[in-house]
Amino acid sequence: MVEFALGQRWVSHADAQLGLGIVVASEGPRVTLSFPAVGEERTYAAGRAPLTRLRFKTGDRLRTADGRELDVTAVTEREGLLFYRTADAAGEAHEVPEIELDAFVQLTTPQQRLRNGHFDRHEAFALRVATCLQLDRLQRDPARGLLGPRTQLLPHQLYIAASVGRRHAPRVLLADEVGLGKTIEAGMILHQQLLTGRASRVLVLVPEPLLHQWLVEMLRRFNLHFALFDAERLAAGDGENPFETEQLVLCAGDLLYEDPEAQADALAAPWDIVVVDEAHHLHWQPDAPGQDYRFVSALASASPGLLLLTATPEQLGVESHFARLALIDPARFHDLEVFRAEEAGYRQWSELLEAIEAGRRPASLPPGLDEGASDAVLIGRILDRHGTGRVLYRNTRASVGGFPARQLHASALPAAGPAAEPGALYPERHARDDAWLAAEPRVAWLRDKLRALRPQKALVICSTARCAEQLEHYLHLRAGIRCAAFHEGLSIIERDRAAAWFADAESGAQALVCSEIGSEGRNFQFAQHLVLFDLPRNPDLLEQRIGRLDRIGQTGEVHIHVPYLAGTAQERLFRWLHEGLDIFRQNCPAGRPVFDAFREQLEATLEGTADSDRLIAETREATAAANRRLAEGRDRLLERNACRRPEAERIIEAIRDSERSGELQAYFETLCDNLNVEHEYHSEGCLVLRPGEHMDTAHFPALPEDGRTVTFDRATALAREDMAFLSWEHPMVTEAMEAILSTELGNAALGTLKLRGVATGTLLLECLYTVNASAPKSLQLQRFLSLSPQRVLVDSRDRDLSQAVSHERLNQLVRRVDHATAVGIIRQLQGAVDERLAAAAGLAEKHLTTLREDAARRAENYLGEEITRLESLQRVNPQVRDDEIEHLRWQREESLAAIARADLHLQAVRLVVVTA
Ligand SMILES: Nc1ncnc2c1ncn2[C@@H]1O[C@H](COP(=O)(O)OP(=O)(O)OP(=O)(O)O)[C@@H](O)[C@H]1O
Repeated sequence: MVEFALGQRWVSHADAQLGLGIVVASEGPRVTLSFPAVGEERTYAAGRAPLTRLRFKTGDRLRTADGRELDVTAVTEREGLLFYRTADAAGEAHEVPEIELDAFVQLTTPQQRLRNGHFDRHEAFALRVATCLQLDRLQRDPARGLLGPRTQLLPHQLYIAASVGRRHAPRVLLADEVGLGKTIEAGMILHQQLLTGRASRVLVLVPEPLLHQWLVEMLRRFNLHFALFDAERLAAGDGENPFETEQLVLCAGDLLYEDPEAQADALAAPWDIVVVDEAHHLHWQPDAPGQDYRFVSALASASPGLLLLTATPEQLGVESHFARLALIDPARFHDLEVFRAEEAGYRQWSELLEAIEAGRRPASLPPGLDEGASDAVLIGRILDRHGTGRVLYRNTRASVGGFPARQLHASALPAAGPAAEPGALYPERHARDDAWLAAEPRVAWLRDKLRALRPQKALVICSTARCAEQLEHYLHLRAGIRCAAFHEGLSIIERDRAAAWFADAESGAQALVCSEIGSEGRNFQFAQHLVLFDLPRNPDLLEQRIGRLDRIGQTGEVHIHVPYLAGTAQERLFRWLHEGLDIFRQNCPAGRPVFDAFREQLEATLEGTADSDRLIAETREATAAANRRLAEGRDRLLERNACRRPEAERIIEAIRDSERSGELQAYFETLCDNLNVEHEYHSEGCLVLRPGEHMDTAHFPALPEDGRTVTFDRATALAREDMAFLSWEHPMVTEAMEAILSTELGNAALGTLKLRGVATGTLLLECLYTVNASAPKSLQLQRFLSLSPQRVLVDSRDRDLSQAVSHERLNQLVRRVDHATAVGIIRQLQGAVDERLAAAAGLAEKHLTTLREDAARRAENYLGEEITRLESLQRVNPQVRDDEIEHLRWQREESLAAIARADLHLQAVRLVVVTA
């Protein structure tokens, strides 16, 4: 018979919400408790009360009603009441009678919950164990950070993402050719840095027309919710720095470049990574940097990470290319002349590389290269130590391969009227109104071309907003062609709406008429026809225009239509670009330097004062020579460095392995079952999820009220944007996993089993420990010391049965018992259970020592190796920054200290009693 005494503290195992009760009356067969936490009194039949006495043990931490947290050092009992000897944080002793305990007691540790009869179902226990094991596996997965993005697995992107995304404070120039996925690469790097805790605050600056596209790409491909900062948002600070109110900010660069106050705010907020898209726009002249450049430069020095994106790093010449590299690493790129000299030496490195690859290793190597190193190591080092290797990544169409062909359709039109003026490249620019449209042969040609192409979509690009506006009016109103305009005269919302209408496959516009702003960054690869209503002189701009269609995701041939007026400057420019540079049918890496070299001659030819054929012949020769030089030197080295195929293939295989195993779906369904999320089969690899009636949103924060269809299959996710792509890195999965471990769900269970040959009454105690090492997230301690779950199974005689009976086997054998019986069992066996817990902890402790030693060795090896590598690199390649090496040393020290402090954390406990 249970004895109750006034002042004792009991908890209700039937209703944990009541908190800690106090016995206020005990008369005969009835006992009354007051529950101060909820302001209620309850009376029970003393023999059947669903109550458990709260007894803290030495080593537990208790909380008093006046809010003190104290560690129990001894427990005594006097006249039926418990008195705790405790110590506070300063080590001072206090005696606490149980009456002083806080009523809002949270029994959350597995020991407390087991002792007090707060049991979970065995399924929840198994889920907790599975969650620990999976988290541990994921922390060590070679594809960590790369599983989540909803992208095709393209080697050149994954290689960059893996090598840059794992760096501390990455600072790089992503300079892939137009349309190869720089935005995606930046997203992958950010995703990885954020997921692994290396970064948490990011500022992205993009040209205004690309804001929305960035916002959508970050969300749908990476589940990254950026806050969009427009003029209104910047103004609505209420005295607070708006940049400090969000972690991930996306902002139009121009908005900041023109606003000193906003610049000051942006600079005052701390960033881990700053991203600048279309970075070639930043103005720079030797000794006269533009204000945009100066601002980005200030941001770049304040932020540890920096990603600059540009498809045409040399669009404005080698000086401004150098200026962008200087933003990334000012210590390394401080002298333009030295940089020029280095560029001249690229070819020599490239030749050496090829010779080694072909088995023709020279007898002596340039200084700094180790004669004893194997060919593979040597090749790696040359690439690594070469000029811009670590800071500049450039993939080209040629290196990536698999792009569809381009077809050029040039139309020479008879010139007539004012347009016929031989020097007029853009005659419409001089028109006062739109009367020119009726007389201009290219307009009539465009109308007929679009009609002939119908229903195929066509992107029309011309250089000015006025021309785009007038053409669209004409085509729409006078020629009855479904088209929309896209130019700087429209608001950003109007532009996005126009682009979306054009993208609509079924009832969308047939044509989109863009000014030059439509030629940058935008995704129009669903169309196969590009009409160049006029042509720019600058080959890089032309490459940008063609890149709208000729980009990743283009499935058909790209048709480029060019109308020009015969016998005018238009024809001469077309011929120069086509016959001289051959830029329509394929990318022309040498376009920019050749343009620089022939600029004056080209102008004279356009004006009709120089011989066109001669210019073309000279240009062709110079282009071929420059392309060859680049291919043999700079480009070859850069491409090799941008993507090392074998490594990229290994990463892809690791991602595929993880997806093939089907483990995620099985785990996720169990997760849903335990967290009251309804899941229904939708199709192969796809589920429909709905919040169940008793779903705890704290466990499943990312599920909308009206449910969500999800897929575990990458191909389906790429085709079906409406479905969430569930990977181990999707917020729905990561947040639910974190929630499980941060609550008590599944941490205490009790059951029985029958086991032939084992005496009735035998206890089996199954404990799961994880390693707890408190360290800043940015240390990435999991690389060396993961959760390392340790399962220990002991019997009544403290024998270690961990190997003899597996967790899975126990799950199959164990039977649930009703709650009242379970409470009865634990009351009876409390002392024995405490002893078994101590024995299990002793066994786990032995493993901990080994784990700590292994982790310390791993940290020492890995970080030591990194430090040595960077130190030796720095001797031959000054681009390796001092602070990178310093940071690694700090990491090593802190990691070793945190590993030494690591201790065990009991995650879950299950008591199993053998019955007859
Ligand atoms: N791995 C991928 N999986 C699926 N789509 C991709 C992938 N990589 C790129 N894309 C798509 O290809 C297009 C080009 O990618 P992105 O915009 O990142 O290229 P970019 O190099 O930044 O282009 P630009 O030079 O025009 O700025 C986009 O539509 C993008 O969504």
